[in-house]
Amino acid sequence: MEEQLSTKNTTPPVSVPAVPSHRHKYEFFKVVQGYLDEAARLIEVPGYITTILSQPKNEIIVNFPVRMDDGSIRLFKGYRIQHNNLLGPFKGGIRYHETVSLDDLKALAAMMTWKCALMNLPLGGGKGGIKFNPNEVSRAELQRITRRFFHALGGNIGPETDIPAPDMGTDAKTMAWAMDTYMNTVGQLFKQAVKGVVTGKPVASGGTYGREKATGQGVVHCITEWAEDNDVNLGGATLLVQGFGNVGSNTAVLLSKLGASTVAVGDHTGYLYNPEGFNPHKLQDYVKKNRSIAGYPAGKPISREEFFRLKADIFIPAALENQVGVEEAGWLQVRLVAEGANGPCTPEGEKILLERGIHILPDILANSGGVTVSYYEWVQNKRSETWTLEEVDSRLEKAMKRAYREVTEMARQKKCTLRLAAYAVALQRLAAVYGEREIFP
Ligand SMILES: NC(=O)C1=CN([C@@H]2O[C@H](COP(=O)(O)OP(=O)(O)OC[C@H]3O[C@@H](n4cnc5c(N)ncnc54)[C@H](O)[C@@H]3O)[C@@H](O)[C@H]2O)C=CC1
Ligand SMILES: O=C(O)CCC(=O)C(=O)O
Repeated sequence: MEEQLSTKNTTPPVSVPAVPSHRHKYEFFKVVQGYLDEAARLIEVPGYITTILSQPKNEIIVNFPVRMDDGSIRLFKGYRIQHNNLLGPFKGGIRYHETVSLDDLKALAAMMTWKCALMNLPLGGGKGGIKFNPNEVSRAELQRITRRFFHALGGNIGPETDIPAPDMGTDAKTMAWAMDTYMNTVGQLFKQAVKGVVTGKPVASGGTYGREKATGQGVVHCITEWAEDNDVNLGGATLLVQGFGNVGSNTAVLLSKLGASTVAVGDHTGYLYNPEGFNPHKLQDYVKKNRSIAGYPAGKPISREEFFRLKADIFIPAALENQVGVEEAGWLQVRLVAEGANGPCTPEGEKILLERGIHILPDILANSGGVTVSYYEWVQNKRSETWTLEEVDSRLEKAMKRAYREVTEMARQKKCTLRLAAYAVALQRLAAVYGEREIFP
């Protein structure tokens, strides 16, 4: 196993570019809207619905000052995009990353609207974030940035208004600081303890069992269903995992329990290969301690291109959007791309993958386990209940399998890709509600 590998990893702990430098600027929001328009044509929804959904309801931008450890004051720009709340309060994660932009967050917020509708949750879509590199600040600075951000957002969020959660660069601890800040500002005005203002909290602070692994668990349920449909045995299957944070590491750990083996991993510091298979538990612990895979001894450093060219059964993108363009789609030698990340395949990349017979489990289906368990957390907070891990797991499994079946059935009926089918199922739900409300009689 991996311990026998003696290759010393010499990857320096510096950031690698998210995509090759020759790649054109990626207009993520346009791409996501393109999928919606195609799905709307497929199921023939009235034009006013796509008009409403073509822009977010609210785009909140806050600039806020934070004192850094060296005494200087740095100004940060934070966003909260509230895309749609037809089905319920805006819902979606908070991203801390140096690439955060208004356009990307609009795309990610819209995707939350489709994701919640697809999963039949009484929630809408939102997303927020701050453009900075969380790996370059101290823990104390991270806490001050988070508290200042949530103070600035003030009453724009709330348990019945807009409910943030973790996304890239944020975690349960971030949500504990966010909840505490909200309780001591807005909550204080109403004398209310408002745990449900955020989800993905630590369990002791009102979080739910099962949220931390929920997104990975949902990815695994989808892969299991796909494997059954396609006569693939996951025992002995090989995996490439890009991004070894919450989603990537939990997916790898859970798939290892089914006998699958992670042979290559990558993150913002570089890529590692181990033909014998990594021990995903050990690598997960290492990343939690060291904030990256850099320096992990049981793997050979390889380039980004070498990573994408490796032969394996399943590729799990679990980092950023725009990772599988035309080039990477030509390089990949896998049977399945299971999108743990939001938007990892470009439309051009997707076309090539499908032409080459590579299947894709689309993001709004594959990674919807996270928001689904966030919904369970919110319900528990509302009812002052604590569900067992078994109860959360069993509800999630049923929800993921139902969604997978609905999407594959729609794809069969409409003879379309799974991505368009997922958008179509979501849009059908939203269109039904707009129709019932007769807002434009
Ligand atoms: N956390 C959640 O519950 C959910 C997350 N997602 C999506 O999954 C993806 C990953 O999110 P998390 O695991 O939560 O984030 P995370 O912050 O826990 O991990 C992110 C991983 O991506 C890597 N990464 C960052 N920049 C990179 C680059 N340039 N090249 C290669 N790797 C890079 C990081 O090093 C890290 O390993 C994001 O697209 C997020 O929107 C989707 C649904 C829910
Ligand atoms: O759990 C949530 O509310 C948000 C998860 C999220 O940001 C996502 O699905 O992309």
